[in-house]
Amino acid sequence: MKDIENREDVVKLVDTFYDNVLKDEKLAPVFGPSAEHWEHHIVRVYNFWENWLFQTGSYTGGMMWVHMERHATHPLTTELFERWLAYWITCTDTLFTGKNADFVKSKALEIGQILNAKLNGNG
Ligand code: HEM
Repeated sequence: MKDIENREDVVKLVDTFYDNVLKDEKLAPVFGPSAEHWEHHIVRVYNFWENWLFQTGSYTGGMMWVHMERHATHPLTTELFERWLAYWITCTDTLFTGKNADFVKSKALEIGQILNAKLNGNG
């Protein structure tokens, strides 16, 4: 198994991750309102991870606000964060191994903890 080496690998990871998330009965409804602009959403997520891994400058921020806004109509509970992270870690481990794979897992955990603390006040 190889590491995450380029944007193509990021796309593969993010697509596989959402294949799982959108089949999850608790997570899928949170993404329901995103369906009509899915392409826009997913490209931003590719950019987000590509930027963290390869410093491409392709993501310019605003993710906190996006989650706060959705939280107002579809609460992003601690339980949902745990499920989200479990899929992210499982998908990464299924597809890749190495320094970058480790990085995206630990970065997701770190950001997830910050978001969860901000939204649910228990961090
Ligand atoms: C409970 C866990 C989470 C849920 C349910 C969730 C859900 C969502 C939703 C509904 C959106 C908006 C999609 C749209 O544009 O319509 C979004 C955007 C996004 N999420 Fe999450 N999220 C979670 C955790 C995380 C974590 C831990 C990360 C990163 C480590 C993350 C990264 C992103 C990014 C990069 C975007 C795009 C933001 C933008 O458009 O600028 N999410 N998420």
